[in-house]
Amino acid sequence: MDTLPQPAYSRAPARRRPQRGSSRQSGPAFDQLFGSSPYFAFAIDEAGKLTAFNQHTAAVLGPLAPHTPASKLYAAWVLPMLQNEALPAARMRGYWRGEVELVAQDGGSHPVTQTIEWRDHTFLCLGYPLDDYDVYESRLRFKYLFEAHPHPMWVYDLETLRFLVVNAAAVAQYGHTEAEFLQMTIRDIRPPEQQERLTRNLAAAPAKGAEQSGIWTHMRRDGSRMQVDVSSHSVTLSGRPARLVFAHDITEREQLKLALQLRSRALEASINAIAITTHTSEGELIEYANPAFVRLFDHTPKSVLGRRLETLLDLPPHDEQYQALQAAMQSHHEETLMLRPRHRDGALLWTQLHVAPVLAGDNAIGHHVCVLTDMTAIMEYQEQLEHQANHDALTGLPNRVLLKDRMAQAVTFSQRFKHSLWLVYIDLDNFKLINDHLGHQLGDQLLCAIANRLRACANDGDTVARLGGDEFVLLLPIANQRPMASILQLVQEAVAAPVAVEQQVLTVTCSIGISVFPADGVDPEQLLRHADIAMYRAKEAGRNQVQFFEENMHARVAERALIESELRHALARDQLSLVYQPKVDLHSGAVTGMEALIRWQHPGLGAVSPARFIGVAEETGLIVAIGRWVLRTACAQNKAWQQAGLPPLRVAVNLSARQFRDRVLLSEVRAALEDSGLDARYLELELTESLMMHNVEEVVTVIESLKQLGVALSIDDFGTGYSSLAYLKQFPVDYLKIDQSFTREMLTEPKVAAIVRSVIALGHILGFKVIAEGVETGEELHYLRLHQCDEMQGYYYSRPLTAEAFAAFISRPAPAAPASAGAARPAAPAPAHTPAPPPRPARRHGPT
Ligand SMILES: Nc1nc2c(ncn2[C@@H]2O[C@H](COP(=O)(O)OP(=O)(O)OP(=O)(O)O)[C@@H](O)[C@H]2O)c(=O)[nH]1
Repeated sequence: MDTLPQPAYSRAPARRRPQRGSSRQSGPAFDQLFGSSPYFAFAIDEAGKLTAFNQHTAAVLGPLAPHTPASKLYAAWVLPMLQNEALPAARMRGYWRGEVELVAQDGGSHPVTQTIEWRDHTFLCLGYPLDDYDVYESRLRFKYLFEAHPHPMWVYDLETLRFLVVNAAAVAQYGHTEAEFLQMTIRDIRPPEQQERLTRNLAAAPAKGAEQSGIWTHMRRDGSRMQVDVSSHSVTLSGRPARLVFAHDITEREQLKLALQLRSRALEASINAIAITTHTSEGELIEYANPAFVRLFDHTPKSVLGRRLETLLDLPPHDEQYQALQAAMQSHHEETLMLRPRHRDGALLWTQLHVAPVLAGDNAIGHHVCVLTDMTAIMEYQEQLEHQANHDALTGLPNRVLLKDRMAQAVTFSQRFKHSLWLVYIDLDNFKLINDHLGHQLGDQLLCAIANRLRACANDGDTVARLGGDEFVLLLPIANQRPMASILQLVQEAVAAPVAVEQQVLTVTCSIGISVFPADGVDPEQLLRHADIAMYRAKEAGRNQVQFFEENMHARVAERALIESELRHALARDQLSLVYQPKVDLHSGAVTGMEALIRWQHPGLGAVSPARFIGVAEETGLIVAIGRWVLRTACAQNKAWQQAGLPPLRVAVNLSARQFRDRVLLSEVRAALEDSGLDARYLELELTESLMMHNVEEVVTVIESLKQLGVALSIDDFGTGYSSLAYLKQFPVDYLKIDQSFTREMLTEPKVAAIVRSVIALGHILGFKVIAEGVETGEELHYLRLHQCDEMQGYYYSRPLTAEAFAAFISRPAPAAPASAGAARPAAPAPAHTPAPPPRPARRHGPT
């Protein structure tokens, strides 16, 4: 029994007869029943405050005030029992009975048998004093209670701090045996950092009986630590001042608290909008919203709480999304949906809503955790990417990808409803010139202006696309069209109308090719290819035209493909050769030089005219290798003639635009001269007028470098391009060459004659010699000589000759100069060999 804590009973007033009198703070019923009872009677409310007490209670324990905490009436050891056992049992079952120790304010102890009844939200407590046997029994019960208490309890000596008694729970939780405990002081279960606090706490130990509590860190025998909620109360044990301690291990609770705090922090810090809603019959009421949720809609925390989620998201009722949200909220499973809620400023957002139901005990949905991820930026970026993938960046028109898609749809539709479908392929004419002359930026502006106009020509359901470069396509389902002719006219006018960009007014025409579904093709690829072929035909036919696809166009395409594939082998198979056409001084009649012209003799195709293959060579880039061969062959031939004793003459070689822009041109010309041993002054390079007018500064640099080599230069086809006088005077060239189209018409067209005269005069003013090509009659020769043209070239004098024929031709004695107007021809010997005259092709420049 010694080891039992000994409540400091003061039995003196125990059997004192209670005085009669009415209780304070009691209702009439309480007074009536207990007012004069000789036992302790008092009532406690749910908050643990005294609401009524009878006279006996006041006389023995008092003086008491209303609302005194009920805990003041009890000894410390009783309180946990009351808290954990007595009151909950009374509340649940309506009644509890047990022995407790009441404490008077003078410190006197009053063990009683107490009953507690739960009535009308009040604990009604009645206490009957114990006799000695009762006290003994009570001690036994206390011992039992102490020992069997699930939480650690001990009593320590206030002076020595030694443990005087410990219960089984303390032994179990701290790991020390009971014997070990009794050798230890309470300092031994404190970690070093809490010793000072313990000292302070002991110094401030309250007066006898008063309770102390706090959260402490205790150490177990193995050194591990635990958080304990300690409450202690002064007691007297075996006559010595001691403290009864309850230590409630709250490590887990603290860890839980910490985990909760962490989770709460995670919620607060999450960049995803999270809301917890209460599931009610009136909708999902927002019970919690994290800062990201509030930010997402730009609300204030207060304005969000208690609102219906459906209202806050501002989804249109009866809308699909609204229905989907409702369904998700009724589901017992997690659901994810894409919603378009509205921001407070009215903007529509893209959000992904993940809803997780929280089930209550009865398996009914109690709450929802709603996580909203703002997808607006991602979706907008995706839309932007999709737009970029399907639209042309410059004009914003659908691009080839989207056009193909639309064509596929249109073909399917037209097939089903037996409609036709027009594909109008538009390519601007000579757009390269605009880029080259005025710059890419202006070219871009022109493309945009034309794109807008084409857009304006289209009806709903039509597609206007840009394929790239200066190529546009109109896809016209016939069902929604006006007469086709009027549309085509509209398109041509739209393109050709002047466009003002940066204080310049530009005009451009276009070539149009058309294919029609189903006549010209049944799939998008075929229709597009056929419209392209028709457009190409329109270009060939002189541009600014409309061409419908025709079956025979295929033949032209096939021929082009054949020429291309055969041309690739022509050099290696030695099928190319040069012929030479003499140039004659119009005054002396002397041969001044010759133009090297290319010929292709194919074993299957026969003689292929330059008109058939030079364009292909230019487009495929084969012209570079062919041009190099022409240059080297002409130089070598000229040198061979000179070595054979023929009078030295200048051989003229045509340079294509592609060759001219080739960075290796200079070194190739130098190599051709060095390898052949030809003196540079016996080589002349012919450049086209249009080639020279692009990137003039670069052209001047190249021409100057060529001049430094010592070669002569001439501007070919003069009058057919767009010469600028300002530029012309910068070019250090030797000849202007009047195009044969002018020579041919100068005697019949007074305007052409005027041009010819002007070119001659202009050339002379600028210090150039002027040579006319394509001279076929004596009248032409006479006219040219009359107007001081310097040289001529043409059938009248000689057709192009093979190398051998040319050598023979030139070896003959020199003719006398043609003397008079109308002279039949210069007195030159007739060529020994005159090859068949070539067809007169539309001139394409290259080494022809
Ligand atoms: N300004 C600009 N030019 C472009 C763009 N894309 C391509 N081009 C140019 O457009 C020109 C298209 O030339 P082509 O159609 O081959 O030739 P063209 O000069 O129009 O001659 P034809 O079509 O034969 O009448 C080339 O010079 C390209 O460099 C662009 O986005 N902006």
